[in-house]
Parts: sequence; C-alpha cells; structure tokens
Amino acid sequence: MSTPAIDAVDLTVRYGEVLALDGASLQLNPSRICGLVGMNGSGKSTLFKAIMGLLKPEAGTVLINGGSPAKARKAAAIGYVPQSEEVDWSFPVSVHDVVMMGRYGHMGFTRRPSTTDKLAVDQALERVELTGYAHRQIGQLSGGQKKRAFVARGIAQDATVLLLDEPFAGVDKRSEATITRLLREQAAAGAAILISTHDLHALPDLADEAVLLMRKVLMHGDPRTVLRPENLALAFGLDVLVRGDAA
Ligand SMILES: Nc1ncnc2c1ncn2[C@@H]1O[C@H](COP(=O)(O)OP(=O)(O)OP(=O)(O)O)[C@@H](O)[C@H]1O
Repeated sequence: MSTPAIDAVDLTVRYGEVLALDGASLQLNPSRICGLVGMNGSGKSTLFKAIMGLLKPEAGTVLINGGSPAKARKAAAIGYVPQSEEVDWSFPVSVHDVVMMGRYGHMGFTRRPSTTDKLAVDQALERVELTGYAHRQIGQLSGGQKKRAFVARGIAQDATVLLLDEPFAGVDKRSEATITRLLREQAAAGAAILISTHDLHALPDLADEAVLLMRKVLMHGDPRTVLRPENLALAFGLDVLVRGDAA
C-alpha cells in the first residue's frame, strides 16, 4: 500500500461551545480527486484547516505524505484555494504576485524569484488563461478569474496536496470547465485533490470519490453511490430531495 497523501484520523475540533468536527477520519491517495459534500456548518472548512495544520485538533492526528502538516507546509506540498469570503480582495497585489506566492516555499530567505520560479508562474498563468491579466490588481477580476488565479497559485506551487474550498461558487461556466480540466491534469500528474462543493450535479464528472461530512465522515466512496438521494438525506435532511441541490 502506498502512503496516503492525506491521512486524517479521528479529528475532533471545537470552537468554544461549538463542536465543528467529531471524530472525522479521511484518507486520500495520490492522483485522486475527492469531493467533500456537507451542509453549511458541517465542518468542511474546519477539516481543511486541520489538514493544513492551521488549527490544532482537540483529538486526532493528521499526516500529509506520511509527515506532519507543518513539515508539508514548509516543503510547499499543500496548496490551498480559499473561499472567496476569506480573501481581502482590496489588498494591493497583482494576479502575478498572487501566483508567485505559490513559489515562496521553493525560494530561499531572500524571496528572490529564480528563472525557474518565473517560468512556473508564467506557465501557470497561461494554463488558467490569465496571461493577459497578470498585472491587474487581484480584486479587479471576475469571480471565475479570481478562482483561476488561486488555482494557478496551487499549480505554480507544484503542490502534491491541493485543497479547494468551494472553487465553483460564483464561477462562470468557462472558468468551471478550465478549473475542472486543470485539476484532472494535476491529479494525473500525482496530486491528491480535495474539493468542497455544493454543486452535486457536477461531482460525478469531476471527482473519483466523494465524502459526506456532518461533523464526521458519514460516507466515503464512489460519487454515484455517495450522492444517492437516500444518502444525501442523511447529510442534508429531506430538503435536498426536493430541490436536487445542496444548500
Ligand atoms: N472561528 C470560529 N469560531 C467559532 N465557531 C466557528 C468558527 N469557525 C467555524 N465555526 C463554526 O463551526 C462549525 C463548522 O464551520 P465550518 O466553517 O467548518 O463549516 P462549513 O461546512 O465549511 O460551512 P460552509 O458550507 O457554510 O462554508 C459551524 O457551526 C461554524 O459556525
């Protein structure tokens, strides 16, 4: 058996009185795309933060490629595409700067980009079709372009684990198709990719496996099985059967 890229075991996370994760376990192997599905407040973002080692769980362990999340972050092995609400879009950085941030872990203390760093950024911008927007301030892009810029950061970083928190929210069809194609290419090159999404219809085409989260992992398997109405009802209640999509 190969070492899982993500190996999270029995994670419990509390914010004061709020129990956000209650013994959640998730393993994901290299070259796999996994969709993370759960209602608002089910703990998806918390799980991402625990996997990245940005919050310390009350109980449980996380290994990334067999080592600690801190070690993986130091080695620039974890790429993260945050929810739009988590980003300060007024920050005075260009699209090029944002993508270059993906290379910081590969640079020395001086943070002076090498020819390799510059090439990686140019190639990533080209792959997300944002070359012509490289010098725009990041906030001056459309919703879909902003997401593509952050996906480019993960690509430039050459991360072996990519975490994307709702990358398709507020995104146009073209950006969605571009991002989906790029994620498939990154997975084919060996990356393990975990994507939280409310777009259940697109999931079977996007992901190799799916996880239903409700503070703990209720189910993990083939997306078509996990997304069966009777299983979704476990995570979302009966509403989802009527509306056909997740809130
Ligand atoms: N910093 C915080 N302080 C207190 N409670 C928090 C904090 N962050 C999250 N929570 C609570 O923890 C629970 C899980 O939140 P989390 O953001 O992980 O859910 P989510 O599944 O990502 O939700 P959404 O789909 O709305 O993004 C929620 O009840 C939320 O209100």
